[in-house]
Amino acid sequence: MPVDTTTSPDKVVLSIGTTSAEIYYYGATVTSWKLNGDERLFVSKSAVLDGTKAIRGGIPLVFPQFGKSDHTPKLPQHGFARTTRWRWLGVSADTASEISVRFALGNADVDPALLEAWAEAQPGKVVPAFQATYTVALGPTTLKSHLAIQNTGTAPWDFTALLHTYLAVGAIGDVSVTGLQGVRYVDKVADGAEATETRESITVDGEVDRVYVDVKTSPSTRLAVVEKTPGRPTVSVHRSALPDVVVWNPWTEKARAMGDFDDDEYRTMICVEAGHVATPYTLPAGETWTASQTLAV
Ligand SMILES: O=P(O)(O)OC[C@H]1O[C@H](O)[C@H](O)[C@@H](O)[C@@H]1O
Repeated sequence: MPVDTTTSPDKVVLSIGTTSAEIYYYGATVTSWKLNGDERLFVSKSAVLDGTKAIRGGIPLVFPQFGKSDHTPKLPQHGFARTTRWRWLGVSADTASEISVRFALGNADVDPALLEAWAEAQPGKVVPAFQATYTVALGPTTLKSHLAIQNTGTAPWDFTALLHTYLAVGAIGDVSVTGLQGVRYVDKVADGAEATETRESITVDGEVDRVYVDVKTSPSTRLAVVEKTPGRPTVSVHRSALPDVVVWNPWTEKARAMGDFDDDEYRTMICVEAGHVATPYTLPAGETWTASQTLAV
């Protein structure tokens, strides 16, 4: 299969046969995954792509903090990884069935004020020393995101991380998410109330913002976005070391409130976000945490 990588000042484009992906250096955000010309990721028509704001769509990388925290009031929502330009490390594998590329982010790449803000939540308020490597691998029907975060310092530190995947859908009313039945969740729309998911297939008919905690799946309960619309294949989400899953659709009111999201776009997207967010991960000095997600059609 013909394999290709093209770089430009803003992004890298990968292709393998009729499948392609595009990744911005800003945030190392994957902004496109096309199979036979069909776009599977959602990016808002109003997304800001000039590196002044997190990209509204694709797969923004959330690190070192999911959401907002009272401990780190100066650290922006979802941390700094999605709003910092990553270093391009080049192509790491290039075979007939897979092409992968790598990006890096370390302390020297990040605004010192943001590192100081992160330090507020750490023991002794010490700035964590870290090195992150992000690998994106494209196969004929798969897109893999692999994140490795190393503690390069001498003391342990905490973080949360998440792959904020926006999937494109034909019509939200025809969509269901499977693989979450029986899982406890925190309902952010209901002031953080906790409940257990009873449905085998989750449908969306209003604002949804739930953190499903410690989601265990098996081949018979796979995490997937299933569409009734003819011709739209199921997208499965396979995870490693990302126990929690956030399901988000802003619906009408929140859509109107976002400047970089069109009023009616809630109809054509759903976020299914794999992360380690329900509890922080403590990374001992010198150690590396690795996690990955594979989207498969
Ligand atoms: O607007 P953003 O900072 O990109 O966040 C978008 C959304 O991300 C996650 O899905 C959160 O659970 C939501 O509460 C949040 O609204």
